[in-house]
Amino acid sequence: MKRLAGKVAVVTASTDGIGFAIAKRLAEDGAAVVISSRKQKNVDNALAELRKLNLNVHGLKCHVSEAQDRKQLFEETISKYGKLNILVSNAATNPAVGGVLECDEKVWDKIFDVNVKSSYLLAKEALPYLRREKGSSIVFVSSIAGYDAFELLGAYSVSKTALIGLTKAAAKDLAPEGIRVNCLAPGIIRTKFSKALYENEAANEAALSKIPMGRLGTSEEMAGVVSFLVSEDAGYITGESIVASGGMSARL
Ligand SMILES: NC(=O)c1ccc[n+]([C@@H]2O[C@H](COP(=O)([O-])OP(=O)(O)OC[C@H]3O[C@@H](n4cnc5c(N)ncnc54)[C@H](O)[C@@H]3O)[C@@H](O)[C@H]2O)c1
Repeated sequence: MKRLAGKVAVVTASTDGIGFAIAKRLAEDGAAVVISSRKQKNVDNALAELRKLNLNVHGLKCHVSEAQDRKQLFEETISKYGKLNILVSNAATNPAVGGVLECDEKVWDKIFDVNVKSSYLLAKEALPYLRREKGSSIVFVSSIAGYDAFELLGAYSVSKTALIGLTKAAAKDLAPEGIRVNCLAPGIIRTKFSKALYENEAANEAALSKIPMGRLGTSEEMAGVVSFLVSEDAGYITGESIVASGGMSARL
């Protein structure tokens, strides 16, 4: 039997990149998966691709900062699949580059709204459903930059540090109820998000020089970690952030 058979998962920002790979992997591992992103067209394309593989998926538009979109995300999950066992909060934004104290206040607010506040709200709003099921779990997607801020991603890095804290705090609160909360902290993964870090030779060389394994990570490798974290194989793991960075060092 597949290890996530009978489970229902919601993955945000899951029509591309790491989120798409997570949705695909959880579905391949037997879960019914609800995908979402800000644009209906992207949802439709991703659904078509996943359904071609005979995966059990549903999808809708969800801008994670919009209360009505989040409400609909969970209501549609319940009306389609009857329950929710797994939440993966993956959406993130980084509208500007620069050092943390150079960050414009509006940009700071946007980064914290999408990356941190929406993750907290998604978890809070998923809880009534997660509480109904045995062995439910939440995964937040942080970053290696949350451990050691990337100079040009100052505010973004701090938002990712906050997610490591959110993971620890929520895990403690929910442990007595048997709901696990963990975090994935990817290193540099080849997606649209990290394009600036590898699209030209100099940037690529600079990035690779920081990675002991000498290559960027793949979205599929990130998805494998998440699939483990939400499975019963990780049944005694909560409050942890798993760094998957090809050996880049991570210390808080
Ligand atoms: N690629 C990397 O090197 C890397 C490294 C560390 C962490 N991460 C994290 O991994 C996650 C996925 O990133 P990715 O690399 O796949 O890049 P990505 O750009 O494909 O993923 C980010 C997604 O979030 C979506 N998004 C942004 N604002 C949103 C909103 N308000 N509502 C809903 N969706 C929204 C974007 O449309 C995009 O699809 C992010 O949390 C990112 O911070 C990525």
